[in-house]
Amino acid sequence: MTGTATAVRLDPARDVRVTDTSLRDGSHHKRHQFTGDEVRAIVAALDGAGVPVIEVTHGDGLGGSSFNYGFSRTPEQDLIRIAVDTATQAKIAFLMLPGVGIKEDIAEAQDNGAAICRIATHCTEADVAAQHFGLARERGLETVGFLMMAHTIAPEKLAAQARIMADAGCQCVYVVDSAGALVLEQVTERVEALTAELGDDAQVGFHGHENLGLGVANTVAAVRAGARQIDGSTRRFGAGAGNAPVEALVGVCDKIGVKTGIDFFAIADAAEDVVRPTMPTECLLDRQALMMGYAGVYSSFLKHAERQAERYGVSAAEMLVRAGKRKLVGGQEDQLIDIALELQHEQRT
Ligand SMILES: CC[C@H](O)CC(=O)C(=O)O
Ligand SMILES: [Mn+2]
Repeated sequence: MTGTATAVRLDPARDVRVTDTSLRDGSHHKRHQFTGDEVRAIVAALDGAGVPVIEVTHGDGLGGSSFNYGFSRTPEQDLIRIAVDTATQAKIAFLMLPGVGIKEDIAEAQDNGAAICRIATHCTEADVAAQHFGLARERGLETVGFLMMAHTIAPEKLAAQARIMADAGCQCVYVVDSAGALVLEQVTERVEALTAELGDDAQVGFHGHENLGLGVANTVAAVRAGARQIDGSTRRFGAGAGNAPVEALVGVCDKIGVKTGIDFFAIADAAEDVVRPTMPTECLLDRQALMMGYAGVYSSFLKHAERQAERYGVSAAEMLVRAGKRKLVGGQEDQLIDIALELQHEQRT
C-alpha cells in the first residue's frame, strides 16, 4: 500500500530534527501551570540555541484543560500565540489527542501561528486520528503522529499502525515510549520496523522517557536505527522522570557526529539559567518513576497517582505497579482512584 504522506525534507544542516517538548510534556510535571512569561522566556532561550521545533500545549494536548486532566493556569491557545510571537526561527508545534481535542482546536492553533500538528493515539488505535491528519494536511500544516505506549505491542503490529497514520496523511510517525519502559534493542526493533514499512512515505521519530534512565541511550539507538526526528525536553522537563534531556542529547550527538543544528553551550545555559527556574522540582528518577518504567505505566499518571496516594493514605509506587498490571491507557486516570481505594481497603482489613 502506498502512503499519501510526503515526508518532510530536513534542513541539510541537520541529520536529525529535535523537537523540544518541555512546554508540553513538562506541563504534566508543572500540573499545567505555565505562565505567559515563562513560555516567552523558555521559547526565547531554546530558539536562540537553535532548537528547530518547540511544542507548546496542555500536557494532555489541545482541550486537555479539564477536571480529569487538570486545569491550565493560562489558556493553551494564548501560550501558543506567545510562543509564535517569540520564536525567530523555531517552528511551534502542538499536540492533540482525538477526543480530548477536536478539529476546531487544530484550526485555532494554526490561526494562532502554530505550524506542526502532532496527533497522538494509543498505539493500537491509529485509525481514530485519520480525519485529524486529513484536516491538518488540507490546511497546510506539517503532521506528526504519536503511537503512544509503544512498548505494549510487537514491532510489526506497531508498523501496521504507523502505516494507517501515514496513509491518513501523517508525515512522520513516532515510536512513543510513554512509560520509559523500552530497553535499547526494543527501540531499535520498533524504529527499524517502522522505517521498513514507511520507506519514503513518512519519516520515523522517537520520543523517550527517563523512567529507567535510558532516555538518551534509547534516542541514540533510535537515530542509529533510522529515526529522523527525535524529542527531548531541556532539563528533562517532562512527565515521570522526564524526557531525554535535550542538552545531553545535543552533546552526545556532537560527539558521535550527528548534526542537530543546536548549539551545545547555549542549550546547556538555557537548561540551567532559564528552564530550571521555571520547574517546580527537578524531574526525579525516584521510586515512583522507576515503578512506571518497570511496570510500563504512562508517565503522565505520576502526578495523578501522587495526589490520590496522599488523599487515600496509600503508596503511590504500589498504585503505579497496579496501574501497570491493569494495563491502563491514557484517559483512564480515574482508575487510579479505584486502585487507591482498593489499596486502602486492603490496608484496613
Ligand atoms: C497525554 C499525552 C502524552 O503525554 C503524550 C506523551 O508525551 C507520551 O505518551 O509520552
Ligand atoms: Mn511523553
